Amino acid sequence: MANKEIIAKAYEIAKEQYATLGVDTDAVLKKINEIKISLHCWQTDDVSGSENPDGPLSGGIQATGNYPGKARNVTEVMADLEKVMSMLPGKQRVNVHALYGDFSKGKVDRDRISVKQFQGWIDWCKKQDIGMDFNGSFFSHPKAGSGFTLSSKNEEIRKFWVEHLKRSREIAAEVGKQLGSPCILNTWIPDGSKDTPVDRNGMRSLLTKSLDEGMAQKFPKEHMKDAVESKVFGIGAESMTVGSHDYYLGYAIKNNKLICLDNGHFHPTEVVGDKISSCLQFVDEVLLHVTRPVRWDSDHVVTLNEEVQLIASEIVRNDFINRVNIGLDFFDASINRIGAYVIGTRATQKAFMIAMLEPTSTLVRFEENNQNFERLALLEELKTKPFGAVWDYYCLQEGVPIGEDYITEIQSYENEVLSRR
Ligand SMILES: C[C@H](O)[C@H](O)[C@@H](O)C(=O)CO
Ligand SMILES: [Mn+2]
Repeated sequence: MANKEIIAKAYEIAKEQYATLGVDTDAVLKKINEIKISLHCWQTDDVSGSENPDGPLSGGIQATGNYPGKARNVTEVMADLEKVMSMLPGKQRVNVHALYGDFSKGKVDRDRISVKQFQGWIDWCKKQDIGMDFNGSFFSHPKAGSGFTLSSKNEEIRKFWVEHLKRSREIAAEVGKQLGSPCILNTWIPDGSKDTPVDRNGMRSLLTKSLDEGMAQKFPKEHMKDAVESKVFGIGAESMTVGSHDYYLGYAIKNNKLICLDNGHFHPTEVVGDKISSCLQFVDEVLLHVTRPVRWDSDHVVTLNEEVQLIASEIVRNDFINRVNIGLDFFDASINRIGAYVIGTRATQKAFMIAMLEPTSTLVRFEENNQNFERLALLEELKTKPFGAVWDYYCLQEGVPIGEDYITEIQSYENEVLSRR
């Protein structure tokens, strides 16, 4: 167990070291609580959901592994998320997919869902005192079996998914209204083509038609905001994605929507950190899906790597915290799922804290004076400043496990709860 006295002493030394760079660590400890991360409910159960938990996961995404203890119903999903949140400093939000409704009083199809199936989530969020985000689920359904949903040339199928979008937006608006915090409704569809298609334009025109129809109803932005999520390819849709980045960025700008940037959804050398300031020139807000793509959109658990660091640094440097909504999107079924959340969320939080501990104005001054050696040197030196002492002290203040102490806590939860499932 971490020694609290040592943690406090280490913080005082770190505070002095950062002060020599002009960084106020006490102020960082306050500001870091402005970062609210939306916890995606689907890491609890490998995107199985409660609608058809034993059905296959489709839509070109995959959760690999079969680690025991996955959540088997919404009650277990919520219990696991409560456990996760008890090990995270600060306050989070929860991000729910339409697959995760309460269907215990009777199954309704996706074109018939309403707030009734999600009132349990809203009440749970009230109890946790957190906001909630929402997603229509355009996959793992027989009507998505052809690989096309909102861009389908089959009118019956297209209409079905337009209705799902409408209903998802209505649910999101009610969530935001009841919780007093805008609910971000993200729309991602798997539509794409395994082999080279001919009528790309036809598919994209249909997608525009469907989005326009599905999003025709206006809701107050205090209740809900629409985001649209692009993707470069999916499994079985390698040659073309209807909702590409160019497509959705254009749609978002034209229709005043949020663009969702999932850092697993681009060519491997593209970085989302570089896209944020570009997109925010033209859209009011961005939604992030922070993940760790390993060679493809593999949705590995987020770690504190350069990619995530650039995302956090860009947001903090430019004071974009109120314009960037941060969500996570990974699903690793090969390790303890609670541990996956805690590692991934804390890694994201750490990236934001490191960004806040940066003497940005000094670096910008170097840059503007063409002192590029000095800029590089300071960036390198910052990497070994005692960030860990500030992070540990933050965890101490917040009453959550310090450093690796969460390992034993998660092991106990595994022994007492997960292993009995
Ligand atoms: C569950 C999916 O990961 C999610 O809805 C979507 O955001 C995605 O990233 C698909 O690759
Ligand atoms: Mn995503």
